[in-house]
Amino acid sequence: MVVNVRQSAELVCKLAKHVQIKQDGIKQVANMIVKALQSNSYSIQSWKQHDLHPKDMNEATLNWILVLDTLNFSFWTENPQKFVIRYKEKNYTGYWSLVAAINRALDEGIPLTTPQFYADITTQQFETIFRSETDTRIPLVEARVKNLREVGRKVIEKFDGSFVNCIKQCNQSAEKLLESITSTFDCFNDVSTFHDIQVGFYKRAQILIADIWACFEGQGFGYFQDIEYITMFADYRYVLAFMNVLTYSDSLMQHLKDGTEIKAGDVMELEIRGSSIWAVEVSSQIQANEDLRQRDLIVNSIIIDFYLWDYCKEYRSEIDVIPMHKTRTIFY
Ligand SMILES: Nc1nc2c(c(CN[C@H]3C=C[C@H](O)[C@@H]3O)cn2[C@@H]2O[C@H](COP(=O)(O)O)[C@@H](O)[C@H]2O)c(=O)[nH]1
Repeated sequence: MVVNVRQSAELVCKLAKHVQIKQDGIKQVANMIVKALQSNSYSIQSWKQHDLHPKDMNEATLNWILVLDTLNFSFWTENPQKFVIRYKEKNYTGYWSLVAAINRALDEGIPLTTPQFYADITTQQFETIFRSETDTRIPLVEARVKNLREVGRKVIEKFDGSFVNCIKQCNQSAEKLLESITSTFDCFNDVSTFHDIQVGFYKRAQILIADIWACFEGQGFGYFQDIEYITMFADYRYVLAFMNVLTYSDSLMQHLKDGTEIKAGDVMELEIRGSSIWAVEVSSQIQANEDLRQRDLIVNSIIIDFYLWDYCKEYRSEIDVIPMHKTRTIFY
């Protein structure tokens, strides 16, 4: 049974003690996004404009995106030395190190995106694929191998060896695909308990659907008649705090400044994740202004999230004044 993400986010926001939403910050973000969309500097096509993202809208790319989002979590390292992937004479860290490692493996003839391969991937094969330029390994190696094996085996068992069958069975409904992914693959089932109530954020399941939608530009395998069902992806995008959309309590801010780990499922973690989703939802409601609709510019929580993530990358040095929370988890 899938927990409704919006209801989870609204509930967390209502009961939150450590994180508050600021209306003026919401308006600022809304205006920023409207300007970016109106000037055509941001759109659904932005996903494919990243050098390392695949461009072909075919089944091989679907398989690529499934492996990407099976592993798309927790790149931050305890020590200052980062995990680095070198690919085509360039070094990559964070999310881009994952993308580079997948592309490098395929270039080296390793069928990393084929379920029959990664269903039985060994830790040693994984370590070779994700070998780093530094002495720092990618975090959570064992969990990543476990995720790949689970997803590979279930794609073989339940979808006749091909993820495209999972998508076809959902009849172009994002809600159904979210239900199918989170009920089939345990490693995507991102749920927690907040004041004894179950809440679901499903970050990687939602970004999996969003990456497919964006890469296929809302067509073919990427066509979903209810894509607005997908919310922003709840992780540690502290850009919302930087933009004064969210404010943190003194005790939470002290935690962040000390860099002390916040356990997955801790009330502070859930308040950051849930309030982030709700803030973007409120912002997207402002978005739906007439001008954008008349120019049929697509404005939904996915576009807002992607825009904020890319913005965060571009202005990382300024934004890092707000330390991100350190939660070690396979969910983001
Ligand atoms: N909320 C949200 N989280 C996102 C992304 C993406 C990449 N999306 C790309 C695809 C289309 C867009 O145009 C983006 O270019 C990665 N992440 C998360 O960030 C973390 C890695 O961070 P760092 O270590 O700093 O690279 C890690 O938890 C990862 O799961 C996003 O879009 N939204």
